[in-house]
Amino acid sequence: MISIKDLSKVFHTKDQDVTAVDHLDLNIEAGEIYGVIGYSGAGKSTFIRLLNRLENPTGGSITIDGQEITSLSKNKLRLARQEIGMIFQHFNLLWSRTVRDNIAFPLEIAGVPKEKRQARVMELIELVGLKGRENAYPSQLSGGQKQRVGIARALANNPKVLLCDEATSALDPETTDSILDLLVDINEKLGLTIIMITHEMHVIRKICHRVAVMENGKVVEEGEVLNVFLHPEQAVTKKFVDQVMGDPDQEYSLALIHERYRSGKVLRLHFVGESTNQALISELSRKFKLDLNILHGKITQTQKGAYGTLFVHVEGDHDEIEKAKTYIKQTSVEVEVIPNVQ
Ligand SMILES: Nc1ncnc2c1ncn2[C@@H]1O[C@H](COP(=O)(O)OP(=O)(O)OP(=O)(O)O)[C@@H](O)[C@H]1O
Repeated sequence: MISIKDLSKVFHTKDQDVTAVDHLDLNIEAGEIYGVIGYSGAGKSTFIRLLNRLENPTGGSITIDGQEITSLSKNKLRLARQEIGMIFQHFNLLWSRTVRDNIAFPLEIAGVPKEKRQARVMELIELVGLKGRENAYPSQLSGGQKQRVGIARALANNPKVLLCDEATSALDPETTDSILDLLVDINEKLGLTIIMITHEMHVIRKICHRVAVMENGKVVEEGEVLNVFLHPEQAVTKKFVDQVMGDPDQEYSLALIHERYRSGKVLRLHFVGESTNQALISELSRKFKLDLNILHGKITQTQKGAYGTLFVHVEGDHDEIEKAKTYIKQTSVEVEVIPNVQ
């Protein structure tokens, strides 16, 4: 659906050249919600603005749905942009226009006749849950409602792709979740491809199927969200995962575990995907002569299933513990014995 090859953007400023996007390659499938995460200055905003050519690249190519965006003339670009909706952190609404007229704006520009326009606007208002607020002005709306207007406006011309630039960063956590739910709903209903730029791992965890981690203009890590959560490779990715999960080793210090549990063993169980729903702990205590005690843990939900870590203290015969470990290894749960506990 979207193919990005060797994409670069260098800004020439008075003092220096800044490489905001550095030889970036990426492929995004039709219908997926693709997240791009990175700290401030990583190049995310520049990257997303290159996708609809709000910025022109210094090098490389972008192909969206078979059309090479990077080589389009101005006129053709205007048409191509109707296929690429965009929403912004600060909504970018027209303050002197009502909700209805904000949403109608891109339809006016596209030359859609008045009657068709009105019908389409009502459809969109229904879709984003703003029925009854058609005549309100942006200043009369909450942040979440403003973003709903932004989403409706971005969808007006039936785009194939929706670009979201920090779309929930100005919202409180509850409103963030309701907007993310709306985006998932739209993705499923319309089969829309969504690209999310964010610095919040919560956003990635909650709605994205795949994620790319950006640092210094480059993609340093990429993959399915669940896999990236489970096996983060780069230091920057680990930091983002800790944003959501905390670092279990740090939160429940291993030294403390060693001090408290001088007998038995402490197991660290990694749950991935479906297995998290199995009642593994109660199964273990039923099947083996063991006393099990959950010490600490955190399980979180991603679009492709749950994932998390549990620390469990196990008291019992050496052989029974070994049998239990073998049993766990036959499931999709990964097990590890915390060293130095006698
Ligand atoms: N118009 C510009 N002129 C010069 N430098 C720019 C311009 N736009 C961005 N940059 C520089 O490019 C780099 C990447 O910026 P960009 O805004 O894309 O990063 P970001 O990851 O989106 O961060 P933020 O979330 O803070 O916007 C930064 O060093 C920034 O200063």
